Amino acid sequence: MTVTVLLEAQGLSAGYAGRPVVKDLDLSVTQGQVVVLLGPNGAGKTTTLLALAGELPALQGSVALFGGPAPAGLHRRARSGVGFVTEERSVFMEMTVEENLRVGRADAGQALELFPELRPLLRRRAGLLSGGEQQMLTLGRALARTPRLLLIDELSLGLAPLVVARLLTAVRAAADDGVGVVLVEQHVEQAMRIADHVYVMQRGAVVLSGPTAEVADRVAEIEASYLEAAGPVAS
Ligand SMILES: Nc1ncnc2c1ncn2[C@@H]1O[C@H](COP(=O)(O)OP(=O)(O)OP(=O)(O)O)[C@@H](O)[C@H]1O
Repeated sequence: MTVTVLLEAQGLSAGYAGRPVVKDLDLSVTQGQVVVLLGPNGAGKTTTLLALAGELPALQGSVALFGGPAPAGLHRRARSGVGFVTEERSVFMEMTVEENLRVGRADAGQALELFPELRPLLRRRAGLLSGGEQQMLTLGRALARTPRLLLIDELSLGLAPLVVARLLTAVRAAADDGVGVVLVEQHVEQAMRIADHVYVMQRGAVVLSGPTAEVADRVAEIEASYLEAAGPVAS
């Protein structure tokens, strides 16, 4: 079986005002693969996604996309097939669900197929939806644009475990249909459940990576390393 590499970052450094925050990152995503980035606050996960999405330029190294050099800039990468779900809730709160689905190149029917829960809410203003419904709308809209690669930052921040599971199941299903996914996620165990490959970052560098089955036993260790990195808890 041929494996199609969608994204390949090599020796990638990226940061702010010319100062690298993420250093010497090697990361690849193949078709149908869910890659999860784990790590404590400030490890550089969001910065990595911004660099892969084209929002931040590579200070060093390279990003290849769909078999060629990645075009510069967020919009050109988006047009080439990269979807990006950012940390901020990105629905238009004043618009209805239906209007949100019509914005951009989303196929509303496809979004509703993915999340039938949204169908009875089509006329409701997005600002009146629950956090979980808003994220279903965000993810449904992103997937309905049929990206080849989807970058997702903290989709499940502040949501109940059942809702997180619902969202991540949809991410897994999209990958099973061929989308490549890079997912930043704080819910370690839930993320590991849908991940094919895991990267753990600390202080801007990858400290552990491998196929999920091989690193799964080290989840407790990974989580302990978060707590260590966060320092002693003040009493
Ligand atoms: N716009 C910015 N300008 C300067 N430094 C920044 C900027 N955004 C983030 N940083 C710094 O870059 C480092 C990595 O941040 P980043 O947001 O990538 O981490 P993260 O792993 O996504 O953390 P979190 O889980 O808290 O979102 C941090 O030290 C952060 O303070």
